Amino acid sequence: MTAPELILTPSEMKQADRETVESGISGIELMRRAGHAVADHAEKLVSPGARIVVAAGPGQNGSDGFIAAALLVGRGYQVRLGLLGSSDRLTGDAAEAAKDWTGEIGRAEDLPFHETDLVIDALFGTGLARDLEGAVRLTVERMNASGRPILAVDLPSGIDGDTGEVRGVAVKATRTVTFATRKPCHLLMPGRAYSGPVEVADIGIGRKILEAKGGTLFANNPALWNHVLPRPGLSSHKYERGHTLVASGGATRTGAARLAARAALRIGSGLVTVASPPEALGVNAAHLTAVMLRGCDGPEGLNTILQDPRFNALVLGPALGIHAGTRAMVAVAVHARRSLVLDADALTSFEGLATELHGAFRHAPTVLTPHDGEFNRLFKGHPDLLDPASKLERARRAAVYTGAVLLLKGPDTVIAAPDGRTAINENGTPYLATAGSGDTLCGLIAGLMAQGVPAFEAACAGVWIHAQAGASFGPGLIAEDLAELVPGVLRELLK
Ligand SMILES: NC(=O)C1=CN([C@@H]2O[C@H](COP(=O)(O)OP(=O)(O)OC[C@H]3O[C@@H](n4cnc5c(N)ncnc54)[C@H](OP(=O)(O)O)[C@@H]3O)[C@@H](O)[C@H]2O)[C@@H](O)CC1
Ligand SMILES: Nc1ncnc2c1ncn2[C@@H]1O[C@H](COP(=O)(O)OP(=O)(O)O)[C@@H](O)[C@H]1O
Ligand SMILES: [K+]
Repeated sequence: MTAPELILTPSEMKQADRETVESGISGIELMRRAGHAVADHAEKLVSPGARIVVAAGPGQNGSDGFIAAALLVGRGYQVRLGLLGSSDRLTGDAAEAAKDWTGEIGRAEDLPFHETDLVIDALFGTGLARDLEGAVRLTVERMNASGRPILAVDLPSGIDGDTGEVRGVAVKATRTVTFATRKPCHLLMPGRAYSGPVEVADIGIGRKILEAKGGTLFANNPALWNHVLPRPGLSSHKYERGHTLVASGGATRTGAARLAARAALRIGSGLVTVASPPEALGVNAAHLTAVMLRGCDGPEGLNTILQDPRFNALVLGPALGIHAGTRAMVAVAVHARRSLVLDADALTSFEGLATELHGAFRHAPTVLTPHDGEFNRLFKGHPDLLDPASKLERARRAAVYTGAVLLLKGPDTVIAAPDGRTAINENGTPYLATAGSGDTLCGLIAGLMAQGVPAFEAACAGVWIHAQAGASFGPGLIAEDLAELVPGVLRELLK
């Protein structure tokens, strides 16, 4: 079985680095391995003897650049190196690494970015401490304007390693070579776009150390959850595959629930029922076949249906209406302790009332699926949840606050569990930004929970499968297509 891909934050990586040094590999040796990896990757991007310029910063990111530059000269390339600031300021391992380079040390701002075959960006990595200004800013702007291929060392300079945000200005890299694990900025937007394809070089920091220092943040891919995907046995019957209930909106707002219901059925929920207000029964009945239908008059109606313990997963929110009645339905669902997915109107109905959800979901598997707008509305008046610059941090804090798995949607959907486990998704496509796409996602997650998949894994798998389905279709995608694409994705996963 492939191990899940660990993502370490810059500070976790610093600790892993320290521990590795304590275990006997020196800091300079780690740097040399990093420099080697940079040189090897640079070679793949140019022809023999090509011109390469290396822009080196004052810290260890720059040291990786010095070491790579020296190696590339040895391999026959025409290398020019420019340093940010004075070489007298280099200390410790950085000064040691700079000794490898015996050529001229120019100024980074004077490098001929326009007249080279490759730029190596070794200005700043995980030690970026503030916005880029003055000469550094101009250097990065000139580098970007050159139109030449840029290989970023560890991460594109100017990108914040934790958040993926641009600190003033940032290098737009063609590729990035990073060390030991990817960092959050390689998966979070806009850092992901600035990084280009990212290669991870093994510099000898062991998995055990990485797990001990990190171990809670993952790239969302099948290695994280494929082992818990439902695989029906020969003698399975439909009641063992769960029964998902999806609440419908009123007569003119029924489509969202049907999208979610169909997705739940496609992902394998044995039975799926739409719970419809009496006035919408006709329109729902006209459009449902394998999905079943029941009348449900508000919170009391829902309470009656949930007396039947076989309804084991529930979707509330899509087109349900923003009002106290929706809040009351959420209260019924929470009280019934069923697996629960809350989206859209079920979240927005609590605008400014998030304190009512404090710890509310601790007792049953629950997934909240806001996009940024819904998240901001829901947690209005909670700066501790809204203010962190990092999307990871916002999602993590909201998960702890509510006791639910918090899935913060977008091109870089973050899935955070109250126990700290967090995943970042990256296999989506902008074609998923289409009406009803989020409703389908709710159905996938609830359908997995109905089959017994734990909330965090169900949310991660739902997001990945949803994105994979969308990406496999591409242009012209509409929400109705998504559920129909799920079987193809499942076939690959369950091979
Ligand atoms: N295990 C690993 O992962 C390994 C990692 N390795 C490498 O180490 C790198 C991390 O090195 P690092 O800690 O020295 O930080 P780095 O990114 O070079 O920057 C710090 C320097 O930049 C400066 N500075 C900061 N912001 C600035 C600004 N806006 N504008 C101007 N200056 C600014 C700051 O100056 P100061 O704030 O002190 O004034 C300081 O001098 C990592 O990315 C990887 O490449 C490998 O070598 C080995 C194994
Ligand atoms: N640029 C993008 N790249 C990848 N996925 C995206 C992008 N924009 C939106 N998505 C995904 O599309 C879905 C949209 O959901 P949502 O905003 O709730 O739509 P709706 O309310 O119309 O159903 C989410 O799963 C989101 O992560
Ligand atoms: K860099």
